[in-house]
Amino acid sequence: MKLTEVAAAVIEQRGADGITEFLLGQRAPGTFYPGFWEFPGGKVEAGETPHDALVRELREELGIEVVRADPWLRRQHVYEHAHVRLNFFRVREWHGELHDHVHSALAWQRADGLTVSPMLPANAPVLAALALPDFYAITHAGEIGIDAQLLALAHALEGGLKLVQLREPKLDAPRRAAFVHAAVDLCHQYGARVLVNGDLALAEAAGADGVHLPAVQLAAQTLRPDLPLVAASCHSTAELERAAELGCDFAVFGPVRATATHPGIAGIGWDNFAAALAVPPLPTFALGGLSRADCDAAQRAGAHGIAAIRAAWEG
Ligand SMILES: Nc1nc2c([nH]c(=O)n2[C@H]2C[C@H](O)[C@@H](COP(=O)(O)OP(=O)(O)OP(=O)(O)O)O2)c(=O)[nH]1
Repeated sequence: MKLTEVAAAVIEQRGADGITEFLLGQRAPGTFYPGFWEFPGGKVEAGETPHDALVRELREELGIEVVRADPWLRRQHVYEHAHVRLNFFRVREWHGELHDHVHSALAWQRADGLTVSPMLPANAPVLAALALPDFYAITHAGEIGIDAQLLALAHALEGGLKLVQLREPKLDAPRRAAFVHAAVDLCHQYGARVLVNGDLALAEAAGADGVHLPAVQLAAQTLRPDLPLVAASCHSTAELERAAELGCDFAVFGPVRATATHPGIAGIGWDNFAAALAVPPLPTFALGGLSRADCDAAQRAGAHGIAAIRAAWEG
């Protein structure tokens, strides 16, 4: 079956209470999957890039002008009638008034609770990706000490941290296990999700939400570990593809800048980062000498958000 390229838009606005909402449209009668909800967009025409198609479709379908559309996520799906590759963009800035020409209805929705259904079958993982926060904090108790790390973790959770990786190569096995159990409990008290680096058995024993695979483990893994969240560390386009094939929920990619974690390794910079990601095959956090202030640059380059060790525990 021929591969059909599609551009799809996560069009965003701030809700009254400051929470980001995105727009869904209901497919009209007479189209395929009528009544199902989708992200506005459509097929990429000959000679267009996915970004060109996105700008054109939103102008034609909704009467709005795209100001900023960041590449975010690429997914393939095989329907009865077509094999589609969906190129999702986050439309973070746009202007004009919505005048819908193609859908039966439009609805502003939130990632933490959809009020419309059903969604097009290809879109369930996309909604899960939208529910990921834009900051992924990574622990280093092996450097600062277990007590100091648990204190910093509690402080960050108090401040709203929602996604954490416990990465402790420098702790011996008993101390690592003790730290992981304590940190998982703490994260869960605050409703944050927590992944354990490299150790599926420990992740399961401690009741963590997932496992984070270092690149060597990603290469060796033949099946997706059976936990709600699986993430992977990637350093090349091939590794990102591998992570997507394995069914990982998200990846981290870097280092963007030189970092104390990997002395002597130069950062790749935002241009190379953007070129490697293009529209990435899974949500990807930029990593390597970054702080929250870099989130905007990362998202313009195709990242879902930022991952950080040191910057996560400052202040
Ligand atoms: N726009 C959009 N299409 C999606 C989503 N999810 C999903 O599987 N698709 C699929 C459905 C279709 O097979 C394809 C989009 O094709 P379409 O028929 O809506 O495209 P189009 O607006 O260019 O319409 P046309 O040329 O057929 O008139 O992508 C989504 O969230 N948004």
